[in-house]
Amino acid sequence: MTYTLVLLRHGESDWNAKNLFTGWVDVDLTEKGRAEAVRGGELMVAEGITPDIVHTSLLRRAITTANLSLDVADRHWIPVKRDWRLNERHYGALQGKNKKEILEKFGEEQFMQWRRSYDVPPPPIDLDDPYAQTGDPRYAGLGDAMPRTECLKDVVTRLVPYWENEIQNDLADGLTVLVAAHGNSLRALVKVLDDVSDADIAGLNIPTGMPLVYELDDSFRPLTRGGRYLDPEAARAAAEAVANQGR
Ligand SMILES: O=C(O)[C@@H](CO)OP(=O)(O)O
Repeated sequence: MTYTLVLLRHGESDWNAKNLFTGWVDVDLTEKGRAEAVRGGELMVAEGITPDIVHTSLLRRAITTANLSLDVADRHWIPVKRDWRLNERHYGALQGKNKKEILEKFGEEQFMQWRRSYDVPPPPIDLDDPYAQTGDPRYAGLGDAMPRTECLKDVVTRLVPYWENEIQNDLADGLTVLVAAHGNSLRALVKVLDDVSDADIAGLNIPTGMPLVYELDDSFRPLTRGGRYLDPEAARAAAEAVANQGR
């Protein structure tokens, strides 16, 4: 049995366009981001990929991307599951800060450590920071699990139970699963899928709005490491642009 898993990072957001650290701040898509989501759906149609169920984070940019791509694919009616475990990495006190300004203020090494190191989180956000999620009803049930900052390792830790219990269960039922999520939650999932080392994951960037298809074996291991972007040329260029943010 071969399972099909499609990963889709949301289209460009308002804060991607403004070059701001975003994390759990619930910003919308830009017009370009909406067009990317539609294009993602068109690419799935062109490849004959028909998702049976969609998993999203609790953030608008992923939810809207899923809706737009599924709408164009005539799959707007499929069941949906949403979970905070698919949210973007919580960016701590960096949420709302400009990437270029943080790079200039703290230097390349610190900037890259915060952005791409596996196990060093940014400083925690103050609970009364305007970009904290304090009191946000969608996280009311989280209790002590509510993060104030996260490194990628923390994202892997919170994502793995969801991958193993929810997504794998749907795959095992023979469903084609679409996961609409975020740059760093998808980096965490790719790290687990491809068994990428802690060091090498720093160099992996996920472009916005580009479907990445994994065919998986019975043990949920990829048949092809790294999966397959439906538009590989565009994905390469867009991933490069993500890597260079802040410069
Ligand atoms: O700001 C963020 O939340 C993420 C994704 O946009 O940024 P980065 O790629 O720098 O981790």
